[in-house]
Amino acid sequence: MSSSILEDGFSSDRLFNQGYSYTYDDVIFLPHYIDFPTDSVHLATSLSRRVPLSIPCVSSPMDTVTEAHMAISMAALGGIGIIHSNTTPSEQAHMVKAVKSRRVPVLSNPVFKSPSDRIQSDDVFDSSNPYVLVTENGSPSSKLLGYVAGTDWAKLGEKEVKIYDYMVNCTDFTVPWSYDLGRIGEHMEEKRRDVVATVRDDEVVDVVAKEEVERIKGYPKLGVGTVGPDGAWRVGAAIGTRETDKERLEGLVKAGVDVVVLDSSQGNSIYQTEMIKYVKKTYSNLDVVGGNVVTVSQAQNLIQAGVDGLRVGMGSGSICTTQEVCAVGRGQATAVYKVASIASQSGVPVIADGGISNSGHIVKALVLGASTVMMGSFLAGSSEAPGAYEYQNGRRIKKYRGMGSLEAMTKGSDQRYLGDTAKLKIAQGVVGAVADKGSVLKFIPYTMQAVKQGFQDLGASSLQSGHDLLRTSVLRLEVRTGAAQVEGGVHGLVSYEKKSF
Ligand SMILES: NC(=O)C1=CN([C@@H]2O[C@H](COP(=O)(O)OP(=O)(O)OC[C@H]3O[C@@H](n4cnc5c(N)ncnc54)[C@H](O)[C@@H]3O)[C@@H](O)[C@H]2O)C=CC1
Ligand SMILES: O=c1[nH]c(=O)c2[nH+]cn([C@@H]3O[C@H](COP(=O)(O)O)[C@@H](O)[C@H]3O)c2[nH]1
Ligand SMILES: [K+]
Repeated sequence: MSSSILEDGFSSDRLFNQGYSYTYDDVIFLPHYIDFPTDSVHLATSLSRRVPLSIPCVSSPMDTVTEAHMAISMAALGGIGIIHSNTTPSEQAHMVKAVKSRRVPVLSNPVFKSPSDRIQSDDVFDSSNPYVLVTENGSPSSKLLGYVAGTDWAKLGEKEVKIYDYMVNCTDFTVPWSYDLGRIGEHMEEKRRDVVATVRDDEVVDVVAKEEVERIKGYPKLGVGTVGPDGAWRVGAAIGTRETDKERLEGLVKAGVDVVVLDSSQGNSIYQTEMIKYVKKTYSNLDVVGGNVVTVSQAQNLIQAGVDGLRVGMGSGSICTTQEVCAVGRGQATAVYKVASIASQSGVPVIADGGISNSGHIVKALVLGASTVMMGSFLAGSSEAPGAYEYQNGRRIKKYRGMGSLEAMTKGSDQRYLGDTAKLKIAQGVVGAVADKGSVLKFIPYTMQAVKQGFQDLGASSLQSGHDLLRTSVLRLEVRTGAAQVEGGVHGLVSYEKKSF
């Protein structure tokens, strides 16, 4: 038999050098040999040179994806969140501090009143804030005297009376901020309380209700999470490459940020290489991620400038219109493969940014050389993403928008577009909505389990072993025709229900 008959699939090198721009859906891996159970697959990785993670998940620096609650939850899961910069420097630094000052994946915005105040409308209570805390003078730092439950307030006949007359008087409902959920639950049991206030340096951090503790306990068990040398959750933040971003950066560093991401669609610019050098010179212990890039030569320039990580993707995001508007970009599978091939030679981890809509895309990104995936739309429908749920044609949805959409630009990032030279605004993104997906604390662990099954089918027990299989050409790939892609999905049924877990 001739050797070409026995040859199965292509090596990555051959597949990605044919002059086509392939995306995740275009390519498929051929299965290899399994000699270990799924649970033996380890997904520990790094975001950047000095930021280790236990799962390869990163939330996008977008104002409908990552603020403090998302970043806390991603860190609790073993990933990391990158706080967006479409806000004032002080508000962004405040969000970094909020992540650093929590231990459990909850974030409330407690309302404080004094005993002589009155609550006349139910505006102060909402689903994320069902309790009002009562302190001696109504400020967060004065002595805690008790609380008012929204449900109790609703039952009051006379709303004009002072809080003093109906509050729950108690001081045994505080716990140190460092308690984990297990200990918080035990405290509630012991004191027979439905609510506790977590306290740090005599100030209330959060109000935690029993239902919330029960809800989170019902999700897959959390590991140790992404904790930095300061003993707090690790968190990243996005900045731009303008002079004013140096001031923004200073505030973020003071707030304790662990890594900064230079947020640009085309990172190979003089603005970015100068910013990389500035960050490395001014804050030698801070990791800096450069990007976005999609080619070997773009990556080489940023590696030479000193980046600790590279963010890959141009126009591949679900809300992106860059390829349509500017005619530049690259299919995401090709981009990740090419950039990771060069970055691995310098030990620079790669973030595959954009275009992730299922666990298979994550397997593809990681096996093609990425160390992590950055996700926007995949996370935007979660309860941890900013914004409230709305209803659209009877479906529960959350708003999700591109940072280059007109709407996002006029909120804050217009400085970069309307800055010194460009007078006309051109959108490179859209405003849309995504379906409610529940909590990331639930669907990310299930997604990681699916990713592990993909790795097992390939005979890869870790990210490193996946990369080794790729680079030694043991991993075989093929391009899927249009019909093969249809066949690979659900087809030919009159109806079906898709439930993944
Ligand atoms: N990954 C992707 O495919 C894309 C992402 N986006 C997102 O949209 C947002 C905006 O991205 P960009 O427009 O690429 O932001 P950007 O800040 O890199 O660029 C905006 C404009 O400002 C210019 N500029 C930057 N620094 C400068 C300086 N120091 N002096 C003078 N001019 C300077 C740039 O050359 C560009 O014309 C980001 O959040 C980005 O992630 C937008 C488009 C595509
Ligand atoms: O062309 C673009 N116009 C935009 O307005 C925009 N906003 C975000 N991004 C990028 O998309 C990534 C998220 O993509 P996904 O929703 O597919 O995860 C993000 O992580 C970004 O890289 C944009 N790209
Ligand atoms: K796109």
